[in-house]
Amino acid sequence: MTVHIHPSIDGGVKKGSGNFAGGTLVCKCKDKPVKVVIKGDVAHNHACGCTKCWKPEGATFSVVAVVPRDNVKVTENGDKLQIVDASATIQRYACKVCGTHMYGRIENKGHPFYGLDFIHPELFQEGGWAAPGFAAFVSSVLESGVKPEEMSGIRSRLKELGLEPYDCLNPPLMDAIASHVAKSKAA
Ligand SMILES: N[C@@H](CCC(=O)N[C@@H](CSCO)C(=O)NCC(=O)O)C(=O)O
Ligand SMILES: [Zn+2]
Ligand SMILES: [Zn+2]
Repeated sequence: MTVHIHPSIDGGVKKGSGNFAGGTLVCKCKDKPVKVVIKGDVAHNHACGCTKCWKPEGATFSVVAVVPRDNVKVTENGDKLQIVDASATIQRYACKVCGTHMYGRIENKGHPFYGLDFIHPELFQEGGWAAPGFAAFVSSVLESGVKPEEMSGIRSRLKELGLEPYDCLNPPLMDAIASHVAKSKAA
């Protein structure tokens, strides 16, 4: 059985150019699309299996990365944006018409990732952004209806694509979270 992860990586993970200077994220609307301009390249790009990150039609995983929040500017049709879930840690701004998530923002200043916005690089109208490097929240795809017996095929395919599967974030990000917690406790 063919395992579909995400349309942008099912044919292989495309390397970044190494010098992506930024670009414009565009939603799926034919009429008056929402446009968000991003300065600079993305970081910590990964496939995410969680239920909260936006996935294009038919995808099991999202592809999501971070950029500094100051590098994110809504430039067109921002009136079409609404927050998907105001109680979530990451407040995701989605187009009311096509449902595409344009960026996710953390407002809690005490959060380890405060200052970083979450975006979906496949929405760039330009190519060359840093490629996904791992897969996070892999077991969470079960919460979206994937059957337990499909998990070994999914993990094998992720490994084949060079995306090491983790059931939370990867070790560098988990270490960053734990270090932040340790510093907050010490303060
Ligand atoms: N099993 C849950 C996990 C959801 C979750 O914790 N997602 C992470 C990663 S999103 C990008 O990597 C997270 O930080 N979520 C905070 C938020 O979404 O607000 C599920 O699948 O729902
Ligand atoms: Zn739209
Ligand atoms: Zn996620």
